[in-house]
Amino acid sequence: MTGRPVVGVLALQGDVREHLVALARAGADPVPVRREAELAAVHAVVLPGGESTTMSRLLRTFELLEPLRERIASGLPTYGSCAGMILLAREVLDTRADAVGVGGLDVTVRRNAFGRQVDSFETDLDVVGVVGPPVRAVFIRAPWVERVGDGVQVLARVPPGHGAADGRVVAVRQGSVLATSFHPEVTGDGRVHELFLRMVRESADGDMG
Ligand SMILES: NC(=O)CC[C@H](N)C(=O)O
Repeated sequence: MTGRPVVGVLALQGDVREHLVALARAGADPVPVRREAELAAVHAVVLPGGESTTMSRLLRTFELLEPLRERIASGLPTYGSCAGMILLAREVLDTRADAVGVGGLDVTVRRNAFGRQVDSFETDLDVVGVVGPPVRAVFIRAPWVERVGDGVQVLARVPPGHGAADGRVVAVRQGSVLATSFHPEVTGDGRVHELFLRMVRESADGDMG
């Protein structure tokens, strides 16, 4: 792919603006997506952090659930952070029965896994595919991954020193789908978005070859 990929940010709820800014800085042409026609025009999509059960409801209201599910299943490069990871997961623990996701990632995640007392915490993570110093990871009522299927690559785990969270999987990749429990869009460190854009380019070049 030459030029800047057009990357949609699902804009029904959540920290849409932060992802639009991070994507533009990382070298994409970001666009908010609220309609099927907008989704049809993107090379890739980001599902932002926010509230996964609310986003699930809005996806149905805006008639985006099926179109998104179909495009992801047919290989649309997709990045989900936090609530976005929950929407991509095949199985979600501790959620509402009617909170349907879009699939794409063969993992089981637990919502609000870090404990109700600890709403948010930060730590430094080594993330596979991100070079340089560790990534400052901000977790806000975040999920973690409890099961990874075949074909899912673990990109990061919580380092020791965080009690029950030690060793928990918090970043994964399956094919062109990337997901993180944390929010790189809020720290100003563009390296996770850059990793995603490399995946977008690889996927586009693969399609042409
Ligand atoms: N920061 C976030 O995206 C939080 C996710 C939220 N707890 C949910 O269940 O969807």
